[in-house]
Amino acid sequence: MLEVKGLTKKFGGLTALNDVNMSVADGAIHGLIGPNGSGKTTLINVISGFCAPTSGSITMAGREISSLTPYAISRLGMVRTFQNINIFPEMTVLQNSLMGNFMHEQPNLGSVIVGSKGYRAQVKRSMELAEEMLNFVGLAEVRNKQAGTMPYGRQRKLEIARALMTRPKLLVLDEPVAGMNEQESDAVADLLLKLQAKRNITIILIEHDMRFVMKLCSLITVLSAGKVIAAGISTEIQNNAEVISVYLGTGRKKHARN
Ligand SMILES: Nc1ncnc2c1ncn2[C@@H]1O[C@H](COP(=O)(O)OP(=O)(O)OP(=O)(O)O)[C@@H](O)[C@H]1O
Repeated sequence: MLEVKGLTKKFGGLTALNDVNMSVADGAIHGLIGPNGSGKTTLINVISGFCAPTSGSITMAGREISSLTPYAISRLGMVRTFQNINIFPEMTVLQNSLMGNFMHEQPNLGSVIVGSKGYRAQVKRSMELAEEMLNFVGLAEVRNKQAGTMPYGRQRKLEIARALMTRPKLLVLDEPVAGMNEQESDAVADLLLKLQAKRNITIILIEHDMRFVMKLCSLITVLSAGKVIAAGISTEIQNNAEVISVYLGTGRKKHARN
């Protein structure tokens, strides 16, 4: 699904990503872990087009995407969420999920003003899709609730429902269970497993909660100071001496400077 090769990102004198390689298989849940400041968010910012790489290549389903805008990348089927929950708190659950579709399809202004047949058909399709996605994530019964009044776990599920409105092939999640209790995080984990099984969506996730990562991810890439220090299945990662050393803080290196 996604191949990252020789990816480097410099911010002035700081090398945030240093010759990173990562291969994400079709249908996988791929974990991206590493200590604070190791480059995880920068990597997904570059992958999703929010930040241009200094050098290297990124291909999605065989197509080079490293110079595309986030919008163009989302049209190809990649959608991402951010560390902070990013919903419209005053709007209802249903209105929030519809936003996913309107942002993606961008209806023609003229047809909206005159309420053309094509536009009405598009609205009907969007409503049906929103109902389907809210059902899928388990929020259909609270469709008319004000989104900002719901607990964290449900708000995150709503973000995922909104992301699903664009029918993505690849979902990139930045700390999807940050700030959640165990019960909420288990509910999100179950939802991601269901997404993988029933919708065949590939998922890349950054997460500090190791229990969550080990439970979900078939493969894990570990970053430290902008470099990949390990990649493998959960048992390999848990037993990798360099990973253990980095997490215990003894092997922490300074970022390379050019
Ligand atoms: N826009 C930017 N300008 C300058 N430096 C940046 C920028 N974005 C990130 N960095 C630096 O790049 C390095 C990697 O940061 P990044 O946020 O990618 O790490 P992270 O692994 O996601 O950390 P965390 O787990 O704390 O979110 C850090 O030293 C950070 O200060």
